[in-house]
Amino acid sequence: MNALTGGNYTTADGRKIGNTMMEMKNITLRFGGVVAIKDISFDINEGEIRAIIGPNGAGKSSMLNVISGFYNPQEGEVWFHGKKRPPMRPYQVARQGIARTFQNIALFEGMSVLDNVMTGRLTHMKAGMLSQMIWKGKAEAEETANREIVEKIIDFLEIQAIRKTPVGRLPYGLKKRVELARALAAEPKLLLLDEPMAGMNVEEKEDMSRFILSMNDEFGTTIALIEHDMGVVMDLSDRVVVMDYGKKIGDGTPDDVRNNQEVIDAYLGVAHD
Ligand SMILES: Nc1ncnc2c1ncn2[C@@H]1O[C@H](COP(=O)(O)OP(=O)(O)OP(=O)(O)O)[C@@H](O)[C@H]1O
Repeated sequence: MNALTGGNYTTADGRKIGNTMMEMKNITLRFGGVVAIKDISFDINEGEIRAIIGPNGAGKSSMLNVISGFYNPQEGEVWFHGKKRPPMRPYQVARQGIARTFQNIALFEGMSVLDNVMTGRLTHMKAGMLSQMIWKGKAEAEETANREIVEKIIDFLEIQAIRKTPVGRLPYGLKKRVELARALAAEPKLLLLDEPMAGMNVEEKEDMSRFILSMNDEFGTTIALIEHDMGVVMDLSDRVVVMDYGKKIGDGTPDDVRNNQEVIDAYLGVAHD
């Protein structure tokens, strides 16, 4: 099979794309009278970098919020690893191995980089308060294991030099990287990135692109991202879903969507009927 019909192919740069990991089937999401998502279906393959693009208000964040369990759609089905997912709370979705970053950075500003990244391990921590009191050794062993994973990620994202710095003192680009580190600390199967490059300068965007690609390559993390910078999206993604006014108007490889007239019209602001 190829990129258009499904999974199980090798990309031009030698990465292996597996079977379907997630399927969104006929999703409709309403906020009162506003239909944010209208009957949209698409899938995400294992190991893929999948982008969701579209003009402002197209419904991209709403779609990411459906995947992460923040919103449960009024219609449609979400399938994950071949199973239909019942309506879930975000923490339950996180336990299934889906992590995310936010459009507006959501970190603990007064805490150090290290402590912020450690919070990414919370979904993996088994020892509760009571067992920590009774089984101190077990809790300590768990803490050590979590620290090892966190240190590996701090190395990987090249933020060792700022590990003790309170996040509030960091420039914007580095805060975004810390947020990425925290999401990665959860060792997600699927990582959702909401505008990872928003507000960044060219150099910061290049760094972020490099980290996204190597995360996907080295850890095998499947990635779904929303991004406004077209150049970045087209360079990074295996496949792209294009939304406009809550509808899907394109879906395919970057070349497919680049040459899709409806997509071109939406971005050039051609009037809708
Ligand atoms: N919580 C909400 N309550 C009411 N309406 C909402 C809510 N969230 C989103 N909407 C509406 O749903 C539509 C889609 O919004 P959404 O934020 O998903 O679009 P987007 O493509 O992510 O936009 P942007 O690129 O500007 O972030 C918009 O009309 C928006 O006003």
